[in-house]
Amino acid sequence: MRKMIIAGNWKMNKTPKEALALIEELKPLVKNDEVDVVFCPPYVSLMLAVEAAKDSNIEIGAQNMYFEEGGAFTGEIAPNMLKELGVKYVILGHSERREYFGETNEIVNKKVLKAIEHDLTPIICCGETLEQREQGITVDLVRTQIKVALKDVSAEDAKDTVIAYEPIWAIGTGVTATSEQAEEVCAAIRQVIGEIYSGDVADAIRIQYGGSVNAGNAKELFAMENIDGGLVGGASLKADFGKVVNYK
Ligand SMILES: O=C[C@H](O)COP(=O)(O)O
Repeated sequence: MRKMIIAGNWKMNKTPKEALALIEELKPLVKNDEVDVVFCPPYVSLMLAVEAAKDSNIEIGAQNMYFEEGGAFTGEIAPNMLKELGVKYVILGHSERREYFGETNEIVNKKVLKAIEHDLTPIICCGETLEQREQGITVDLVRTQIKVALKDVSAEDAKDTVIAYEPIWAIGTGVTATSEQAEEVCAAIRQVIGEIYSGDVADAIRIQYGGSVNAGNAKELFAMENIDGGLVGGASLKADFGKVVNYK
């Protein structure tokens, strides 16, 4: 039985003071032993967030990291920096990173390997544009994104990674994929994991859905067989996130 995992991606929102206030507000609302709860604030709030979440069920994740150990990479953050802070998860290959910062599948793969090396759990994002969906290439595209992202990742390590399926047309638009659309692609992702590794790995890996998840649609989406939680943007910035985590 896979444990549900629901993560809030705060994106470029909240100053450190605001982040602290939001964590304090949400702490009592996101209690749920059946769910791994992850908050991913901006880098500058990570240290405060780890401290503030200490006496709670909340784990902290970063929204990105670089694939080098250190050196002349102005503006980047290395995995050991995150690790030392007590960060447990890192979102990699989010569609906004791919679109605005030129991240390719190959770059995502390098980051995934580096995160695993440093014992950070990657949340690997994949998903199609509306145009790609209309062209009927969603499953092919997502299969490629996953195959490349997991290249050279061992079966043991793959079991602990998290995949987030996020159709780009559903991100921040208020248009959610139907539970059937989301389930179809999440099932295809589980199938490709099975082809790369084995049924065991496919059964173990957790696959989230992301894209306009909110308190009103979480229950239906999370009830689907191959959806093991969500990667939540807008709704993770308000009290509603408590309802998403306690979706039942
Ligand atoms: O990482 C989160 C996703 O991009 C979803 O964002 P959203 O819930 O605001 O649509």
